[in-house]
Formats: sequence, C-alpha cells, structure tokens
Amino acid sequence: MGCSASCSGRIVHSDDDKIKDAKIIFVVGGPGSGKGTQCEKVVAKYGYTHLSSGDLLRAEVASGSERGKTLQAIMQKGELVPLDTVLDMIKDAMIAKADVSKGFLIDGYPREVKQGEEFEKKIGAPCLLLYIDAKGETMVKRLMKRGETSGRADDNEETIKKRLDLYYKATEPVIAFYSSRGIVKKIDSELPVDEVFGHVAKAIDGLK
Ligand SMILES: Nc1ncnc2c1ncn2[C@@H]1O[C@H](COP(=O)(O)OP(=O)(O)O)[C@@H](O)[C@H]1O
Ligand SMILES: Nc1ncnc2c1ncn2[C@H]1C[C@H](O)[C@@H](COP(=O)(O)OP(=O)(O)O)O1
Ligand SMILES: [Mg+2]
Repeated sequence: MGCSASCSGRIVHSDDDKIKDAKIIFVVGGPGSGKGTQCEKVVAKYGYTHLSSGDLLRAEVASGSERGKTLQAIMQKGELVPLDTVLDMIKDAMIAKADVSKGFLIDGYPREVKQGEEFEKKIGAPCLLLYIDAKGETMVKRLMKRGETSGRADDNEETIKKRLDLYYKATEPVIAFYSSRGIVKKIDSELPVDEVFGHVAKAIDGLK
C-alpha cells in the first residue's frame, strides 16, 4: 500500500509503509538450538527488536482468550499453528515497534517455506538468515534440561520428539530456500554461548 493524500493535503503513511524498509533478520534453527539465547545477546549489543513467534503465541495463551486455548492445544502437540495467526501477530508487533526499531530479529519464523513466502508478500525481504545449528541429541538434551524449569507445555520428551521431526521435515527446507539467495549464515551452536555469539556478531557486522 502506498501513501495517500488526506483532505488537508498531508501525506498519510499506512501501517505497511512503516515497516516496508525495515532491516529484517530471520533466526532459524531446531527447537532448543539456542535461538532465544543468541537473540537476547544481539538485543544487548545491537539494540535490535527481538520478536519470537513462540513468545508471541505464549503471550496469547497466557491472556486466557478463546484463541489462546486453541493455540495451546496445537503447541502442546508440537504442531504448527495456522500461518495467518502467527504472521498477523508478528506484523502487528513490528508495526508497534517500527518507529523506534533499528532492526528486527524474527525468531522461530519461518517454520516452513510457505511462511517465508507469505512474510515477504505482506512485510518484506530478510537481509540475513542466521541458521542456528546443533545436533539432534544436543537439542533434546537442552530441551529436557530447559523443561525442568521452563513450565512450557511442549518441553517434554514426547512433544520434543515431534517438534524435532517437524523441524527436519518442514523447517530445514527453509534454509535451502534462502541459501540460493546467498543470505544464510550457518552458526555452529554446539560451542559455548559466548563463542556462538562471536560468530553471530560477525555475521551481523558483515551487513552493510
Ligand atoms: N551454546 C549453548 N551451549 C549450551 N547450552 C545452550 C547453548 N545455547 C542455548 N543453550 C541452552 O539450551 C536451551 C535452549 O535454548 P533456547 O535459546 O531457549 O533455544 P530455542 O529458542 O532455539 O528453543 C536453554 O536452556 C539454553 O540455556
Ligand atoms: N512460525 C510459527 N508457525 C507456526 N507455529 C509456530 C511458529 N512459531 C512457533 N510456533 C508454535 C509451534 C511451536 O512448536 C511452539 C513453540 O515455538 P518456539 O517457542 O519458537 O520454540 P523453540 O524456541 O523451542 O524453537 O509454538
Ligand atoms: Mg525460543
């Protein structure tokens, strides 16, 4: 949507215009790979806005809304919630921060190629995809440990297995899709957190 002239002749910007030139970084990786951990550190160093699709969905669940109840049931099974729901939430959150944001870390999205395509139609293109990579057994170990304190309904053995299967099936193709564009930086997340962050920071510093 472009600008439109109001009665007074002023140019009125639509909400879409507010985010159309935003700097967008997708953060993709398996469950428990360390996406959230690295995003927190990026926020501290670069002041970017961190939007985790999972956090946005969990906030909706916590609100107690009818929609939240439906979402909770899906997440508990380790499945993906409907694309439109999550994309609308991300877009609204981006618009709300557009005036103050230096850039957006979109964590946990896209989970499938179609999500990436729809994001680009409705919002814009990413300049970087951080691929946070850890071995399956590492992710399971981290999630089981996180589950001791996270209170998350999906941090249990059965759901973790389903989330991992879905990651390999639906999300890994996202990485191949963006690799052909040359914007993927693969980050070894088996290393200690600060070393992983060193590589993340190098990738971000490489942006113009
Ligand atoms: N590089 C790392 N080394 C060891 N543990 C890590 C590392 N990165 C993350 N963790 C731990 O693994 C768990 C999952 O990390 P998190 O950032 O929540 O992953 P994600 O958002 O990808 O699911 C957390 O308990 C976190 O402390
Ligand atoms: N982009 C997305 N599309 C559909 N469902 C999503 C989604 N992002 C998150 N969800 C739902 C399904 C996930 O299993 C659940 C938890 O997501 P998450 O918090 O991003 O997990 P993690 O950080 O462990 O990778 O929320
Ligand atoms: Mg996370």
